[in-house]
Amino acid sequence: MTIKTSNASDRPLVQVSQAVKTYGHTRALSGVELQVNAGEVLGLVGHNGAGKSTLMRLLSGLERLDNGTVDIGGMTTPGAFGFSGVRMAYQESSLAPELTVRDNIYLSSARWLPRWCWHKAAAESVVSRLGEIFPDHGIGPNEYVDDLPIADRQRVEIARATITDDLKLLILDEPTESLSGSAVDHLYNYVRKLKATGVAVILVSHRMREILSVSDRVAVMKDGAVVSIHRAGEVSERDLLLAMGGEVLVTEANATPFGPAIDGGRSVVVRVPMTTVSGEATEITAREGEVIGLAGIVGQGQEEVLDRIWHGKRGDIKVDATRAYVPGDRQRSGILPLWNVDRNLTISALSSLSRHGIRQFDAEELLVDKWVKKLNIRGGSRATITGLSGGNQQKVIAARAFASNARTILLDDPFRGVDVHTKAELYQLIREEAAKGRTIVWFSSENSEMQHCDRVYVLRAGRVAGVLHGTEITDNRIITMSFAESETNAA
Ligand SMILES: Nc1ncnc2c1ncn2[C@@H]1O[C@H](COP(=O)(O)OP(=O)(O)OP(=O)(O)O)[C@@H](O)[C@H]1O
Repeated sequence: MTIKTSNASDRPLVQVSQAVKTYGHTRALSGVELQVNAGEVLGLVGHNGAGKSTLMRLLSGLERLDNGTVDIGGMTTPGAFGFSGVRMAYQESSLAPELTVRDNIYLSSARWLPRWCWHKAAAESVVSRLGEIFPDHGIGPNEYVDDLPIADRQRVEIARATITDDLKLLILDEPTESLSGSAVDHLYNYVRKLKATGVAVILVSHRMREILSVSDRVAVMKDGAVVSIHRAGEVSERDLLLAMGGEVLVTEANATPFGPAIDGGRSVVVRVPMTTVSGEATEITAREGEVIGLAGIVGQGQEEVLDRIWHGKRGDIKVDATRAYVPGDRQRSGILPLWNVDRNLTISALSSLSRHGIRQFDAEELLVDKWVKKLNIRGGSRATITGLSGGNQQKVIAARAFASNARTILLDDPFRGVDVHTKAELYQLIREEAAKGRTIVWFSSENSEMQHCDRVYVLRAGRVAGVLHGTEITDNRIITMSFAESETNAA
């Protein structure tokens, strides 16, 4: 380990110069220049595969540079535990699923916990830190990580990263992709608190509004390099999107409009019996060619509705036709890690592409090429799926469903970590597929996404709190219905 010390107080805490990193033929970083100051929040944005996570893994000492230099607080080579004072909450949770929350904390933060009575110390530290960041968390230290919903795993991942005695730089890689409303606010309040104590924070996110609300400066990455740096107060979301590059510019004003009013004569292909919040019987229905949203705070029964539809004609549920499912939790139920992109993408379409039971390799290749191009999957069809960036993996999972011949597509918060430009293309794709007669049932934790639906059911405690149509579908209306105890506007 090489350690350089410096007394210069005006030196940046982090200085990255000419950083280059390649994986096989992929040049993930091609000469990155970046500085981060103590007590600063730096936002980092860029399209999927731009190199953000790779750069962050370098700063946390997980990866070594091929070329260039990194200097963090005078340290130029990471030691056995990475760079001193640098902690990272990872995009793909780093927690061991078979262990409890407490044991995970001990594994990660043992150096700062006593050796005796470590069970108690680890449990106390995580309960206290979770309480400090997310006051309403409700997570017990003895719960197994595998039993936690994705949002709670993310909370523990963030708390884990902050349990240390010498925090100088906290890296948050897409921390809010699975968190909802109040948890996001709580996290950013905590970030501001850290900043006030002189800790530097790097926040990687595709959510421009959040980035601008909490950062001092924003760095934009493109094709493995930092292409521009902006003062957060001097740029708009639009400026950042333009700096990231890409043809599609998305703002609320030009978001894809909801579809035309659906012909009541079209057949109902999904019918799920439900109860309203006031206890009356109701239904969630979807007709052929409709895009139906399931909204509300995360964990209010939206995934259970998707699960009931997925499992088909159980009890009194009606579901016509074939179905495909796009999970948002790609680590648990999305990617097939041993396979390349092409096999991950075609697996659901194989039988429809086969002729008399014989696989048609040409047709499979054409299908893969079409989707890799359409969704700009960086890495290409022959890459191993685990070698893709998180957002690109998520695109493959979405493409798998749309490439199948399923008539009903179930989306379970499917665009976590997908960049803004690709998201806009996916929204458009959803409308196009609906126009061809496919039915889409879509749960999203991002209320703004629900504006692309024809009709939205807002769920609370497993019940229908209200239904919104067309122009009624707004962030505010969804939030109001999610919380209002007396809302009776149910179907
Ligand atoms: N372990 C790896 N093996 C092979 N290629 C990799 C590996 N990790 C990253 N890459 C490649 O390096 C490039 C940059 O990936 P990286 O994960 O840094 O992007 P990102 O900007 O974080 O993207 P996202 O927004 O999707 O998370 C991508 O083309 C990716 O496929």
